[in-house]
Amino acid sequence: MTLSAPLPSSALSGTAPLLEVRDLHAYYGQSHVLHGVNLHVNPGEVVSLIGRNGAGKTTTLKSIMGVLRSRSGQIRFDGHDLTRLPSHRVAARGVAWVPEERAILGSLSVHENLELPPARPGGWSTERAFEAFPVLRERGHHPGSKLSGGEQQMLAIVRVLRSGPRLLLLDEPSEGLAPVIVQRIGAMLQELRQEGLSVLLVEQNLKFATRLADRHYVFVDGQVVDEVLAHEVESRRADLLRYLSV
Ligand SMILES: Nc1ncnc2c1ncn2[C@@H]1O[C@H](COP(=O)(O)OP(=O)(O)OP(=O)(O)O)[C@@H](O)[C@H]1O
Repeated sequence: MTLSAPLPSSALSGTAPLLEVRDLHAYYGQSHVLHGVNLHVNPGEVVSLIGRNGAGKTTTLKSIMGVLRSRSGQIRFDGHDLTRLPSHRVAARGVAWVPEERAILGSLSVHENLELPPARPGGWSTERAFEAFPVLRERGHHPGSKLSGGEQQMLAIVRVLRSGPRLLLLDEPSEGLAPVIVQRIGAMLQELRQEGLSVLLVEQNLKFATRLADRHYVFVDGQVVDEVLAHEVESRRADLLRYLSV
């Protein structure tokens, strides 16, 4: 293996990363927006991508998921090369994506959203979803489009958990939500982490990201320019705020 970028911390600790992204470049038509992104997620880790609007965080998630196919570099997941796979095959390997726009079926009820298609073996059942978010049980017969933003986010997350993923890609899960809902979603992600799920999270809400994540990658202009560990957040808060300020 040739390594032009610094060795990831996982290589130093001897843990094989679950996800490893090397020298990722991505394009929208002629527009080159990711310029050699390197990052990794270890098994059971929650990792955040932070940075200003337009820095390339969402594009990184889309590239990993195979939704954006115009990309080069290497994306390895659980020892398999995902780089050239379409999104449905990335999903079949155990990666799930909750986009910023919360992909739920607006005309179908909460129940139908949780039952179509049926959960895979090892994935979350409807009952489990209702235990995690009892409000979804109360709203069971309401169409997805009539739910509040927080309820839609909960539904979007539990919908993708029905496939039993090992890595969850979450794009701005706290955006536009009331603090109490943000707290509930954070608590659920903590529970999922304890069960061994890994999470790669794009987040503008620094408070939410720093409460949850083990590590943070800072994006500037389509590149990772810094990595901040959870225990460094306090001492590096001024740097983090500077990276995020406009
Ligand atoms: N569909 C698209 N077509 C063309 N350019 C795009 C498209 N989506 C994003 N871009 C551009 O790619 C760059 C990276 O955008 P991206 O959405 O990945 O940033 P981000 O860090 O997630 O920020 P945000 O929070 O604003 O989504 C930006 O310059 C953006 O304008």
